[in-house]
Amino acid sequence: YSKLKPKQFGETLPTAPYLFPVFAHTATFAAGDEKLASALKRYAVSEAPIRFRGIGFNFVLLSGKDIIRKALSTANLDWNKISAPLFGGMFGGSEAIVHALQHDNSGIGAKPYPGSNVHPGRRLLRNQILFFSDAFSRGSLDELVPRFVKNLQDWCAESSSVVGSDWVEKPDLYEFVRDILFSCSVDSFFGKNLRQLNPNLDKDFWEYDDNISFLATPMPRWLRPNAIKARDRCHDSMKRWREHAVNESKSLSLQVPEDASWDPVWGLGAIRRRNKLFDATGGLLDKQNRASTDLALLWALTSNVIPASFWYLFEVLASDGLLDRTRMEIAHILGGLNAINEHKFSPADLTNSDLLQSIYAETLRLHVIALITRSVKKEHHIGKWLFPKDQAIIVSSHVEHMNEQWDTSDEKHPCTAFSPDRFLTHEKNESGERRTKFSLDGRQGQWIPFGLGEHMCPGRHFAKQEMIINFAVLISTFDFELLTPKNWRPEDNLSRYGFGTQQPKQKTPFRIRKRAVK
Ligand code: HEM
Repeated sequence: YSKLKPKQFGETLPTAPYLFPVFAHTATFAAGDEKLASALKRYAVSEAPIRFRGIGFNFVLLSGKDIIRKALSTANLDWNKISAPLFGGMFGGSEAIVHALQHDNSGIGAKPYPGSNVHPGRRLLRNQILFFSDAFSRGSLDELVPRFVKNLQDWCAESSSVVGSDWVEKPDLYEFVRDILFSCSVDSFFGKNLRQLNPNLDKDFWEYDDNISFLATPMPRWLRPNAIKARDRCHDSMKRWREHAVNESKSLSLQVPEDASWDPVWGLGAIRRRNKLFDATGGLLDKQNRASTDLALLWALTSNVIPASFWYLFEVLASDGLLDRTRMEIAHILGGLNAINEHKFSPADLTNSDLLQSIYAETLRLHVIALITRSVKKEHHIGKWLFPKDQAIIVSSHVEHMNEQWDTSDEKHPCTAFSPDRFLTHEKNESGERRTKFSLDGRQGQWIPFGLGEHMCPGRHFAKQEMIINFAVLISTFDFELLTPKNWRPEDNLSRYGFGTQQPKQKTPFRIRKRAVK
């Protein structure tokens, strides 16, 4: 944090220092990565706003858990329309859909804001909320999670031809986790057709994802023609899948009930029901924009949780004694590690484990770098500062997760280090026994890997289950050993600063073998 204190500020919103008027912070924001990361950290003031401005932008950075909690959990902020062009760049949406997003002034509630003039079928932000509350409803999760577990177990069973009881060396743990999880999560969400119809989708998708921060900028496209080509190939895959699903649905002899949680051709029933929302947009969701929306969904489903699942496994393998601790915890909860291989366990038992949840929270604290953006709905005060209507606001999870408030008093666990017990609290129960408990109490506004408030990540519950189940299944089925120097860790690749979970910058060689059944 900057050494400045909020009381040193007047009531006008202060601006971070810069050298050249007009350009101000333009170069810092254009650079993205390390330069932006260090500028935001350097100038952020605990419990106060600070302004960054430049050519085409004017943001106020909020920092400190109380001010963030108060600001983001009220209904005074809206989704930031400045993000609308991202839909064109990142997902290939047409000008028309970007325009519709920019002009959607109706909010996300059942009733449009008074005075809003949006076509009722084109309330795109509201539609997104409706779709995700269907896709992640209790009934839908009861379909999705067991399918995910089964896909993962099938993958492990089929891997016997490549991973046996002898050690096999592999070049990169990230790629290993990425390939398993892409197939298992995509199949459990979209059904198996998407990957079967597009055998190169995995490869195309990760090439596209490697270019995502370039695609999000307005830089001339000829600078990176391969980025557009990879995005186009992903688009074509989504089109092929959708066309196939539409045709199959028509010819399906057995009618799938309207409220079914699973549909044999569309995957989750919610995905089929989403078509009704598309059909009501008066032609805005044409073939091109349906493919963009499907690609955005695929990206949201995979791009954050997969690197997060890699970091989860890596952090455990790299921490002395932690792998044994987690295996003992899983064996204790399930009555033996074999319960996982024998398919006799309830995912909820694992995701309620205090230790496994603490590792999950700490992994996200260390590796998620999201820029959460909002705009001010109507003029109001946050603390002593008056925020004008339409003022853009940002909150950086990196600034909030990497500051001295996280350092432990014994200095053993600075904010930059992985500490698996950071989210465990110790309390005594009625009979005086010490009990260790996972807790996020008091962390609202401070632990924000999924954002906060009206636009908080709707995939967070599934993401948590996916990370913990993936870890538990892999370490129960295989032995892993890192082939890296002691205390070595890959760096976060900050070229994706602001996009969510960071990918590792270097490869992590490792060896693997099937665990002997005990
Ligand atoms: C570890 C995994 C994940 C992380 C770290 C993550 C992080 C985030 C963050 C920081 C936001 C912005 C929230 C805000 O503005 O307050 C967000 C939004 C969103 N996430 Fe996630 N996410 C993850 C997994 C998922 C999954 C599995 C899905 C499922 C498809 C998903 C779908 C979305 C959607 C649709 C939004 C936009 C919400 C809105 O604007 O209303 N995310 N996520």
